[in-house]
Amino acid sequence: MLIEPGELLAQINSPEDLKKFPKDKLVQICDELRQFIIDNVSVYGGHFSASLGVVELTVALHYVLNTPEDQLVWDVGHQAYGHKILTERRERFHTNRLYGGLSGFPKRKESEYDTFGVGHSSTSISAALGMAVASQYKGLTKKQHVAVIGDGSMTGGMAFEAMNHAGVSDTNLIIVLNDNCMAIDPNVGALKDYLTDITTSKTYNKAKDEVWKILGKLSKFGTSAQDVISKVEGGIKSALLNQSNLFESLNLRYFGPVDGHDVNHLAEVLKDLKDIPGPKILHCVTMKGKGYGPAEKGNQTTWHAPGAFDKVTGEIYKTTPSTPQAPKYQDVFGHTLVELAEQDDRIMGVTPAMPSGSSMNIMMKAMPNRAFDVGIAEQHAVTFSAGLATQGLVPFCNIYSTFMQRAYDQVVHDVCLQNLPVVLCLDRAGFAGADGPTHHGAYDIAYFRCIPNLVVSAPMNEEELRNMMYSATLHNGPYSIRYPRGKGVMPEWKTPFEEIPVGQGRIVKEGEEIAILTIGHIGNYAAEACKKLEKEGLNPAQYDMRFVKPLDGELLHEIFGKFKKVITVEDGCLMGGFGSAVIEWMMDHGYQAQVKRLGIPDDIIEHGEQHELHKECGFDPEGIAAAVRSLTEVSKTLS
Ligand SMILES: Cc1ncc(C[n+]2csc(CCOP(=O)(O)OP(=O)(O)O)c2C)c(N)n1
Ligand SMILES: CC(=O)[C@@H](O)[C@H](O)COP(=O)(O)O
Ligand SMILES: [Mg+2]
Repeated sequence: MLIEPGELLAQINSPEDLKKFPKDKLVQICDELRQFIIDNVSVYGGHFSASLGVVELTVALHYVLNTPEDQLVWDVGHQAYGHKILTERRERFHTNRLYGGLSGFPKRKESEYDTFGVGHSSTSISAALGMAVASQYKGLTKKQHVAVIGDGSMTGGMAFEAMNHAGVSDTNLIIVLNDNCMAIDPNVGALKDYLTDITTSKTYNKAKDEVWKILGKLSKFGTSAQDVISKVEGGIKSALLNQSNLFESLNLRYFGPVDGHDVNHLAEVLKDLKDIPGPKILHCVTMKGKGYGPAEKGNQTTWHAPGAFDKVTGEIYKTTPSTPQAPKYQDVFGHTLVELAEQDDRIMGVTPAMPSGSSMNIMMKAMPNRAFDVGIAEQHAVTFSAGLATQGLVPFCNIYSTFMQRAYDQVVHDVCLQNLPVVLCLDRAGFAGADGPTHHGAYDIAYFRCIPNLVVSAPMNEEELRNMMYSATLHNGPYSIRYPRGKGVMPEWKTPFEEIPVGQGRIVKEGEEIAILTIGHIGNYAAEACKKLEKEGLNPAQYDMRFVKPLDGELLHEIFGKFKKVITVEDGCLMGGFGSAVIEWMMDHGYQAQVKRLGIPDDIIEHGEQHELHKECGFDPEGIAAAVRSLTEVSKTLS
C-alpha cells in the first residue's frame, strides 16, 4: 500500500530537488517527512523513533551538503529512514525491510547516497575519516565528509579509536553527535553524564551563544567563519570553560550544543562548519521520537522498534492468540538467569547496551548490583566478564551472535586461553530476519568451535536452554549457548533444572535408512519434516546433538554404525559449521557415509522474515523433507 507524501515532499526525489526550495520551506518539509515516516512505520513496522529524532538534521545535511559527492555516513543506520526517503527511494520506501525490498540500513549497493554500509554501531567516524583522508590524498580539498553518530554509538570503543586518529589528521571531517540521551534503552556511562553536563552548563552555553551571535554579525561583513572562530575561540575556552572539553582535548574543534530540531539554525551552522578546516564535532541535542507524542513521552525503548501501530491512538498492535504461546527465548534466558542467581550468588549478568533486547533487564531490575549494562562495548563486556570470573564469580555475558563478532579476540585471549568460567549467551543466533546480513547470527558456530576450552551448545527448546544455563554454572570453564531471535515451542517452560553432561546429545526419534542430526532450535523444523515424511512412508531418525563442541562421540559411533545416509541441519554457516564438525568426526573415526549438510550457504543472505530465509536456503521443514526424499531417491535408483 503506497503512502501518499505531503505536498512539498511529493516534489522531492533527491537532494537536488530539496535544494530548489527556499529556506523558509524547510520547516514544512521536515513536518511532511516526519509524517511520512510515521505513516509508513505505523503500517510496515521497523525502526521508528531514531529516524524521527533526526528529521531536521537529515534535511539540513542534504540541504547544505552536496551529496552524494559530499559524503554522509550514518552510524548504525537505523535512523536513516529520512535519508533514504530524500534520496530517490521515497516511492519504494513501503518495501523497507521486506523480503526483496529496501534494506533497513544504508547499503552501498542500494544507492550512491549510501556511502557506507552500516548496521553495527560506532563505525561511522572511522569510515568517514577514511574517505576524508582519501579525498585529501587525491587533492579533493572541497569535498566534505560527515559522520552522524548517536550518543549511544559514541560509547563504542571504535568511535574513540577513530577520534584519536581524526585529531591528528587535518582532513575535512565533520562529526555530528546526535545526543538524545538514549541508546535502545537509556544511554549509560560517564560519557553520557559528561554530555549532559555540557548540554546543561550555563556558562558554556552563554559563551557559545555569544560566539554564534558574533559569527552571524561578522559574516554579514564578509568575515569568514574561520577568522571569527580563531579570534573568539581561545577567549571562550580560557575565559569561560572551567573544564576542558573532551573532544577538544583530542584536537577536534567542538561546536555546540545546538538544538537538533531547529532546521534553519542547523543549516546555518553546517554551512559555517563547511568553511572551517580540519576535524570538527557538532554536538546536536535532539529528542528520540520527536514529533510523535507516544514516542516522546511514552516508553522510549519500546518506540525504538515498536512494530506496526495505530498512528492515531499510539496503540501498538499485539496479536492476542487464543492458545497459550511459547515464550521468547530471550525471556526464558532472563527469568532463568534470575532463578539461577537467586540460588547461586556467584552469578552475575553483563550486557553491552541490549538490556531489553536480551531480556537482561529482568535481572537488572531484580538484582541491580549484579547485572550491568556496559554501553555499546562488546569487547569490554567480555573482558569485564573475564575479570569478574577471576574473582570466583560466574558471569553470564549476553551478546547477540552478530555483535559477538566484535569481541572475538576477547573470547580467545581473555576467556578461553585462561579457561575462565564465563558463560557466553548468544542471542539472535542464526537468521535475524528483517535486520538482514549485518545482523544475521550466521557465523558463531564456526567462529567458536575452533577455540580450545570453549563448550559450544545450542538448545532445541526452552527446557533445554534452562538446563544448559544451569549446567554451565557447574562447568567451571568457558561455556557458550546460542539461541535464535523469537519464540521457542513450550508454553509450559518453567521446568526443574537438570544437569546435561557436557557433550551429551540425545535421540529425538528412532528411524531407519537416514539419520537427521540437528543442533539447536532448528531441530523443531526437522521434527516437523519427519511428521510430513511419515505420511509418505519415510521414517528417518532424528538426533538433537545439543553440543557442537565437544560432539557426542558415543552417539556418533552409534549413528555412523547404523546409518549410511546422514543429513545435518544448522541455522548457521555451512563453512566450518556443525555439519563440517560431524564430517570431520566421521573421517577421523574411519566411517564412510553420504552426508548432506543443510544450513546457510557461503553467500550474503539479504533480509526477510526468518522463515522466508530458512526456505530460501533449504532448511525450513519442507527443505529438510526434500533433502530426505532426494537421499531416499538416490538409494532407490542405486538399488
Ligand atoms: C556493535 C553494535 N552493538 C549493538 C547494536 C544494537 N543497537 C542498535 S541501535 C543501538 C543504540 C544506538 O544509540 P544511539 O547511537 O544513541 O542512536 P539513537 O537510537 O539514540 O538515535 C544499539 C545498541 C548495534 N547496532 N551494534
Ligand atoms: C539497529 C539495531 O542494531 C537494533 O535495533 C537491532 O535491530 C535489534 O534487533 P532485535 O529487534 O532483534 O532486538
Ligand atoms: Mg542516542
